[in-house]
This record gives sequence, C-alpha cells and structure tokens, in this order.
Amino acid sequence: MTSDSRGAGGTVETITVAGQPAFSLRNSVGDQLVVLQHGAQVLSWMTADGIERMYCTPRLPSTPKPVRGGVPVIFPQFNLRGPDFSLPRHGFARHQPWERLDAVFAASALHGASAPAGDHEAGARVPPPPAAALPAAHVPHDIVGAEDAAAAGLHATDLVLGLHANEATRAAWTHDFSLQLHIRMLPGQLDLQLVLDNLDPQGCAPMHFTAALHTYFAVTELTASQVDGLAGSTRVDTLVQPNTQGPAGKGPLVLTGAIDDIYLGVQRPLVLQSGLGRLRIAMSGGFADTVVWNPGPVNAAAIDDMPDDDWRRMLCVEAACIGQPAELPPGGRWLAGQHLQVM
Ligand SMILES: O=P(O)(O)OC[C@H]1O[C@@H](O)[C@H](O)[C@@H](O)[C@@H]1O
Repeated sequence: MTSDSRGAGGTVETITVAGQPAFSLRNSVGDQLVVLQHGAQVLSWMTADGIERMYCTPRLPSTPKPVRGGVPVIFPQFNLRGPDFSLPRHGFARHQPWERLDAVFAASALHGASAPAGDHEAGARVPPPPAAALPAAHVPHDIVGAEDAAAAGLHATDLVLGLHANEATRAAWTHDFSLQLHIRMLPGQLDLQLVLDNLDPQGCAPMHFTAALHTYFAVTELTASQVDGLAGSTRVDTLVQPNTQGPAGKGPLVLTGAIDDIYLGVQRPLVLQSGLGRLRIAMSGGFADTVVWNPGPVNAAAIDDMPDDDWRRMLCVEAACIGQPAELPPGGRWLAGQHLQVM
C-alpha cells in the first residue's frame, strides 16, 4: 500500500483488491471507502461506527470485471432498455478501465472553481474539459448542512475517476465523450456525481443514453428492511411480462423477496431502514428514477458471483435515468448524482 495524498480532508491511498488497482479513502473521523479503479466501482463504505454500508460479494473476480456489489456505474444503457439496444446489458462503463484524475481538481470542481491548467495527475490521459467544475448549485444542500462550504471542504476526502471514449467504446457507441465520477466522502456521508461531456464535433446528432448508479446496500435481513419515500412516483414492475405500470404504494415499500421495480419520477429523498439503521438516499441532476432490485432466493441461486443466501443481505436502490432517456448535444454537459447520509 502506498500513501498517495494526505490533506486536511483525509488520505487517499493506492491499494490492490484481488490483485487489481484500487483506492482507499479515509478521513479523520474514521470513515473508509474502497474504490476499484476498473469500472470506477465503489466496493466498500464503512462508516466510523464500524458499519459496512455496502453489500459486496465475497466472490471477487481475479481479472478486471464488474463486481457484484458496491456501486457499478451503468452507462450508456440501463439493463437492455435502450435507447441504443445494440449496447451490452447495463452499458460498457462498468467493463472499462477508468483513470484517476487529480483529487485537488475534485475539491475545486465541487466548489465551482475551474481547475488550473496542468493541475491533473501526471499520466492521466484525459484531462477534464476546461469547464469541468460542477456548478455550486449542483452540490446537494445537505452535503454542507449548516456548515459553510469551506468548512465542509475541510472534512471532505475526494477522488475523481474518468473514462474517455476509446477504441472499445467507439466500436460499441460512436460518440466521443468524457465521463467522470466525482466521489466525495464526508463524515457519515457519501456523494457520487457523474459528469458527462459530449465531445462530438458541433453539427453531430445529440447523444441519447440511459444511466444509473447501481448501489448495492448492505442489510442485515432483507425481510426486515423497507424503503420510504417512493409515494407519488410511478411503479413499473419488471418481474411480470408484459411489465405493469401504476402509482407507487403510499406507504413504505416493505421487502419480502425478489423485486425488480423501476420507480419513475421519484419526488423526494428516500430512506432505507434496515437492521443497520436509517440511511437517507437522495438523487440530483439527471437522475429522476429509482430502481429497487433484489434477486430473491431462486434467482440468487442462479447468479454465479454471489453466495446463494446473500440475497438476504443486500438491496439495490439505484439512482437512475431510464423513463426519459437523456439527450445531450455536442458541447453539452449532463450531471447526475446519488447522495447517501447516515441518519
Ligand atoms: O446481473 P447484472 O447485469 O449486474 O444486473 C443485475 C440487475 O440489475 C438491476 O438494475 C436490474 O433491474 C435487474 O434486472 C438486473 O438483474
């Protein structure tokens, strides 16, 4: 393990997980995050109270592959729902090698400042586009709470990973793009922001895509877990063929087993309540939809990279853009995020 960077906000170290490059983020209060470089996949978020908040399979692949757990990045197609049906299930981003961009850039970007020229990590092939700073308005208010932004910045530990269009992505999807995942860990909070720039020349047709942060939460027992806040959205039940669609239930969603629901137009932050306590799950920007997925016992037995009984210990609550695929013209930027907070 090598120490990469240390600042007032914490440390970011390069480590290996199952022989693959990864990053370990720690802050002064004792929160820890592990992120696999391949796919820019968060694998573990352990808060200072010693509670692991993410589910991750113990069956880690020995080659660079998406891992069953943590937060796979889904782009530019959710599942097989288009709009480009020729793409692999859940798109290609989770199968791609991502690169680290400078964490100093991350901190300045999240606070709306432009990254100085040459500020990017040596060897990072893809500098963020010149105006890659996230607008301040995009940072969810609850990241800073009552504190001012500067004080919150002091406690923030940042990592930015980037994926640029390459030969493999162009073979599947012709567009030129830069996709960044801004990861910010704050005490008891984790903020994940996707920033997509369309780098196609002016005059090209807009890019169309769907996307998600496919977050696998740890729960002690699925059937003792519930999700509150979905009322007012439209529920699509994808376990039945053809899919059925109707208003989401008014009360909390109580988990009983297999579920594969898409909730369109989620109007407020959700609360996941389980044996691990309460976790607030908020979406921002281009994420308007939420997917709630658990394979249940029968489907879990058919999934190779997860122990048969682990369906009981996980629940995916995914921030997504599905119902209304995004349209982004050349030169345009799309932002979307998921923000998690222990309550
Ligand atoms: O096995 P994968 O490709 O990672 O997908 C897992 C699940 O991902 C969810 O997002 C989908 O709604 C499910 O239908 C799917 O089974």
